[in-house]
Amino acid sequence: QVQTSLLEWCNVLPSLSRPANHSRIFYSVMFDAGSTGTRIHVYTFIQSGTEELPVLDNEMFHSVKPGLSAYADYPQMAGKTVRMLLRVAKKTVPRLEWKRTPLVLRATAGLRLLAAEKAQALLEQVQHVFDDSPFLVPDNSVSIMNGTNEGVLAWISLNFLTGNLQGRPRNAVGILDLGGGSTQITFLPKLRKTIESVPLPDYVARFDLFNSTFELYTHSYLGSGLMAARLVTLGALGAEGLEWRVFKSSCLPKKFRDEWSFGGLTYQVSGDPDSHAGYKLCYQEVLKVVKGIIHQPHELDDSVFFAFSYYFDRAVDAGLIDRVQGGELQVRDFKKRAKEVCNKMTKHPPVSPFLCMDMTYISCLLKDGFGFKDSTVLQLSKKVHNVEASWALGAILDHFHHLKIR
Ligand SMILES: Nc1nc2c(ncn2[C@@H]2O[C@H](COP(=O)(O)OP(=O)(O)O)[C@@H](O)[C@H]2O)c(=O)[nH]1
Repeated sequence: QVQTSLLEWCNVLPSLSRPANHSRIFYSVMFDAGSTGTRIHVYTFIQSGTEELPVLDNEMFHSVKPGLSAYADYPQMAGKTVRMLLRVAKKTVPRLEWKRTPLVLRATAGLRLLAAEKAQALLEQVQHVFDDSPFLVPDNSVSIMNGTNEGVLAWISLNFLTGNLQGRPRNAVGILDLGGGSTQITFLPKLRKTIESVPLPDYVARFDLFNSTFELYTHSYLGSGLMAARLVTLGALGAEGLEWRVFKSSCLPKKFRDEWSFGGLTYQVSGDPDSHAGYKLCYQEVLKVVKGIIHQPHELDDSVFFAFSYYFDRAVDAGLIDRVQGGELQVRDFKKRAKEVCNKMTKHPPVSPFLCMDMTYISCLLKDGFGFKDSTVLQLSKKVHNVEASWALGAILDHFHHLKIR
């Protein structure tokens, strides 16, 4: 299925280089420098003969935690992380192919949220490691990707993997990506009014494919990722006195107290012994993260949405879906399970103390944020046809084929 889709994809991308007279395998390496981890995707493509077109044969994937932003004050550690992950590329790509295999790294919310000079120092360390490597280092191989591209490239990945890009783009699936620092929503509107009623022009992105221009509704909300939402809920965003302050929330088990780290900072967090921990109070706390921030587009009920990243991880943690199979969930399932987790917290603290907060945030984001109906069905996926559900595949296709996202 993947191979067919790729064949069709490549078929319509005239800019794809086609070596003459012999079939060959070629490789490309995409690093995803996210706020909570760094991941490597090593793609193996097959190109057979001049008339036949490449297919995606395999993806090697590996991830490490924490993300590069945790090393804001120790940038050499960013280089070390990437050098370690490069071993996966060296093992996967035959030595003879190294010098024509491109390395690309795109950073997302973790680096967007850092002070520019700190982010730059991290990227420079990565660039040194790339330059020292035996691989091909194209121009602009290390950069921070903007939120629009992150949303559009995830949409391209998922619609490519589901075979929706060819022939029937009207059936294209929408994507919901919940990272640590930011969250993205992207879909192909069918109605003019969806495009015309966006709050700002940058909620619409265009790219070229099949001699036509796709026009997508897309937005990345920086600071609305799951870990950033925890910070706001706890009242810890931008706070000082982290050594002595304890950030409390009704979303945490009453007797819980621990340290929690994100973006290179460590916070003391605890339940609120003076209030009733539980769904209602938690919901009020979490609502302030979403209220007045998230735009509600038209037509949300006209597309199938694939939800991945933390939507998937938390649905697994909450026992709503199988960790291998994924599955379909209605928006109301998140709310129902959030209530159960939060209201049982005092008697039976969950294995993950943040599960009540995270589930409540997800349900709030979907309903009060984006405006999904309770009955909307979401497709929860980690992989599609054995390929990671992520913007990374879209990004490598964009690297080769210049989709001119704008
Ligand atoms: N399966 C899978 N999950 C990913 C991949 N990249 C990111 N994630 C998930 O995305 C979430 C964290 O997003 P992250 O990239 O750290 O945050 P961001 O910087 O805000 O986009 C976690 O649930 C990760 O498991 C990937 O390539 N494959």
